[in-house]
Amino acid sequence: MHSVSDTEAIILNLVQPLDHQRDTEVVDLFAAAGRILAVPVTSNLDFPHWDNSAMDGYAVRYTDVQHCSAEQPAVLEIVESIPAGYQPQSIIQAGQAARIFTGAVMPQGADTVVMQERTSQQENFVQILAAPKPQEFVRRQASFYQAGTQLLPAGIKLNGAEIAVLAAAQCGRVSVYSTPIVAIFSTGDELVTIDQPLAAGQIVDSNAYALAALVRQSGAEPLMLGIVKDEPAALQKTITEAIAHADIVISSGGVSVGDYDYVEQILATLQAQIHIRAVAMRPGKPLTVATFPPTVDEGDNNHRVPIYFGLPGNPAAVLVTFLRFVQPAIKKLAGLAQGWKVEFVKVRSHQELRSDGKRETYIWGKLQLVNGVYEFSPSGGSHSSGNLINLAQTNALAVIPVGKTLISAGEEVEVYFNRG
Ligand SMILES: Nc1nc2c(c(=O)[nH]1)N[C@H]1C(S)=C(S)[C@@H](COP(=O)(O)OP(=O)(O)OC[C@H]3O[C@@H](n4cnc5c(N)ncnc54)[C@H](O)[C@@H]3O)O[C@H]1N2
Ligand code: MOO
Ligand SMILES: [Mg+2]
Repeated sequence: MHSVSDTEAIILNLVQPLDHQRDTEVVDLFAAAGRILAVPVTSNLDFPHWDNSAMDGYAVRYTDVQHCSAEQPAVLEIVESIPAGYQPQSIIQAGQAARIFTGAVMPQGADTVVMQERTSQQENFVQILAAPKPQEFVRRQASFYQAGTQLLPAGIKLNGAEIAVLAAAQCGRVSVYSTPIVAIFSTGDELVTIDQPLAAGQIVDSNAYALAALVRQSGAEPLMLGIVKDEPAALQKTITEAIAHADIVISSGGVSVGDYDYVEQILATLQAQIHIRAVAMRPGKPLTVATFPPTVDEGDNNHRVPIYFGLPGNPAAVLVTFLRFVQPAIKKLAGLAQGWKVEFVKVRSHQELRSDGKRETYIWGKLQLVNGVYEFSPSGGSHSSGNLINLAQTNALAVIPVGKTLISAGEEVEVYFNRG
């Protein structure tokens, strides 16, 4: 049985990221949210593009106004008014100023902006009522970014801020990594689709829905392969189909020691290399991770060899093993340059938390702000890994390490905060 941290290391080591040349596509910037940038971006524009005003006020020469005050204002002649979007026409001389507005180009000769609240205008003269600091309220050309240097590196996720930067740099189309395909299927004779009446002993295949949602949230595209009966031939057919089409394959159920748990047997038949059979964690112990020998396939020489995750069937085990192991694998595969690993934060536990101390134990619950301090509260109700009801409305998993049986109320606990 592997430890959780060894399992994470083995899995991340198996993942080959998408290729930055072959596995990419060009998308319109409006469609780029959540995608991973495949090439570094450089701009030939400075930011700001030119010196400009940060305030509505007056562009002045600092030397003209450095000693002024309300009692002894500097009086300057206004030679021009410069709205945003216009090129100034004059050069400001000693004793002169230009009316200027936020974002407008600074006129030559002026080096400082005085905000209009510190001035008083009479016709085409302005009184400066307080001495500014040198260069105050001027946004200098290239002070935010210098043309020709790297604007954004490859391997970052494009969210609102990054997309705004690309828009400002006139990158209307960007090269991003292709979306990884994750095949999902469920195993079990007891499973029915959502629309079927439930006969005795039957339950809805909820894991498929959970996994499709989690895969999407992780930035990949689910490929739904349905429910597979607990029959070796059916399982072999579906696994064969899945590995031909996906970058990652996830099954749920059929990985324990029961008479109808066939996943490992079929993986062996398909000559898979099984890297993980069991993990010292709760829930999630019978997690199975495998890879397949490269096949000489028809024409598609570039097809990558997928990683197979046989998740345990219990709904809580599915959620925990997905978040702990599959999501980091998807992030690395998807081209993210860093930040694949699950990160834990230390918070106060609102209640006592218990474990048998033998396996790393994950307890689902909520991370909440209590008087400005984050606290973890476990879900009420049963923490059986078969209970999916109290997984709803949770946002965090608390971890009790091997060897520890109790975390007391008020004690510190490590928590994975799943912001969603
Ligand atoms: N003798 C032992 N029995 C079990 C062990 C063990 O070590 N020795 N481990 C237990 C643990 S821990 C887990 S977790 C489960 C894992 O079982 P499998 O992965 O083989 O999953 P199944 O037996 O097929 O199903 C388990 C449970 O989950 C329900 N299930 C399965 N698929 C779905 C689905 N798609 N949607 C909703 N629910 C699903 C299924 O009905 C079962 O109740 O094994 C323990 N047993
Ligand atoms: O993996 Mo199981 O869910 O520990 O009961
Ligand atoms: Mg079983």
